[in-house]
Amino acid sequence: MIFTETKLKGAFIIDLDRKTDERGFFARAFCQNEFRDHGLRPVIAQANIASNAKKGTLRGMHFQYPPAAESKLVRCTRGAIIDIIVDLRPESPTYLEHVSVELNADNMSALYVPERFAHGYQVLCYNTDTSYQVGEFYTPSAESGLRHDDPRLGLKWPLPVSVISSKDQAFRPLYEIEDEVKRRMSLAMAAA
Ligand SMILES: Cc1cn([C@H]2C[C@H](O)[C@@H](COP(=O)(O)OP(=O)(O)O[C@H]3O[C@@H](C)C(=O)[C@@H](O)[C@H]3O)O2)c(=O)[nH]c1=O
Repeated sequence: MIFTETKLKGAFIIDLDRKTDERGFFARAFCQNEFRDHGLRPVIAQANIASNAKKGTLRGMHFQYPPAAESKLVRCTRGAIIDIIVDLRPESPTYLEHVSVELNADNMSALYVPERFAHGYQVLCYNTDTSYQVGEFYTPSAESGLRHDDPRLGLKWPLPVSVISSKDQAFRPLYEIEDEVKRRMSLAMAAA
């Protein structure tokens, strides 16, 4: 696996190290040892699949608060997405900065999202599937989100939004929830 750290410390693009032969290729998609070697938590509590029928569909920007904060290893297995992550670690020099990456079924790249990040994506083609492993169990009481169109975040989505859930549309702007985000995402809360 080929690990490339993004400008957000601990967030990595992970590419396949393809061993090709006349049949095609073989590549590791996850390895506990390689994750540990790069300082990543090699824990998988859930493996999830999401299927999206329409181009322009947007899911995000989601996170769970500690102690249920999740790491995510996100891949696009059919079609293509723009995947965006936002650093919500209050002590981080890149707090509220984001990274945007195209993941598609041809590049088979994955994005490793550390804990205490918000995550979302927009679908670039019809019939696009994502597959992602999560380091913590789904905990509805700990889940929250940021608005995909929050002016404070300045996220650039490539397409008009065609489909978005009512839950995602109802997220409040950061200026209303930032005190809570900073308190509940603090290192002290993450370590507790
Ligand atoms: C995330 C999740 C949802 N669900 C249920 C709740 C609901 O009935 C249905 C759909 O849930 P959602 O609308 O939250 O699904 P979705 O909007 O696809 O949520 C996902 O979005 C991306 C961007 C992420 O980062 C993921 O971690 C996850 O939050 O599935 C589970 O049972 N387990 C899970 O782990």
